[in-house]
Amino acid sequence: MARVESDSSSGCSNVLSLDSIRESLIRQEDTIIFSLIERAKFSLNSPAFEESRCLDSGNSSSLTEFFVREIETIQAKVGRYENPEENPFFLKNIPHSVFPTHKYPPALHPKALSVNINKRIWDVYFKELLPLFVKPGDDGNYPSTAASDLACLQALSRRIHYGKFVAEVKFRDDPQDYEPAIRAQDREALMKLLTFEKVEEMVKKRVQKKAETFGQEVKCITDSGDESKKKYKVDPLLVSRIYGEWLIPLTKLVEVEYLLRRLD
Ligand SMILES: C=C(O[C@@H]1C=C(C(=O)O)C=C[C@H]1O)C(=O)O
Repeated sequence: MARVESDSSSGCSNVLSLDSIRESLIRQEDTIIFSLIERAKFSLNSPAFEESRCLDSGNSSSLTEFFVREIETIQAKVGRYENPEENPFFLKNIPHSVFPTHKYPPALHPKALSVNINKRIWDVYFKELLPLFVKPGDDGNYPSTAASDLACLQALSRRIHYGKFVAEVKFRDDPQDYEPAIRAQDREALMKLLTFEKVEEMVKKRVQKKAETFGQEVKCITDSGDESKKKYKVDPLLVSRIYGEWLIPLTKLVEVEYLLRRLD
């Protein structure tokens, strides 16, 4: 997490800077790309997330949904959701941790920190993203597939909800610019204020390069072969597109949703 410093006078804390938050987003790119590479080992395996085959008659979840619900409950019991970076997909009433928890310094505005767009992320991931980067088909390996899906979903959700921290820092850096748009609840003006196109272009280029590096076939003998024939575990251009068309827009959506509540 980006380092947070306490400011005892306001009872809140100062998230250090946009730079430290961007650094965290850069590190999260590695996690996201590796999780996509891991998921690409398996076929689409759509019955795991589309069909309810639960043998417990009172439960109509898909295998993947059941798995995520159960794991989230266990993770809550060891304090995962005490961390303001983590947002559950299903838990409405988060079970208390059964262990002493770390006290994270309050970095976000209390009335805005509950922004959670995981339902949207779930739909986007299974309906739009997954079919783009995994091979079609069904190899029956649903438990491993569900575990890989959870790793992707949590990495994507963390990145997208990091928009709350980004928005908080941007607001604190320029309250005089943001306050009128927040009072007017003007989404468009907020979107304009928080957008940095140059940064977005850099992010897209960097993740393409990372996907080339992390997903290349590594050989012991270097062939002087044709670059255009290089094979990657996940298409680097697709990773860049996933960022440009989904991850960045959803992060900005979280930023806007957070800011709309920032003066409540
Ligand atoms: C996250 C930020 O806010 C916006 C979203 C970006 C992203 O999701 O990568 C990049 C630039 C901004 O348009 C940021 O400024 O770093």
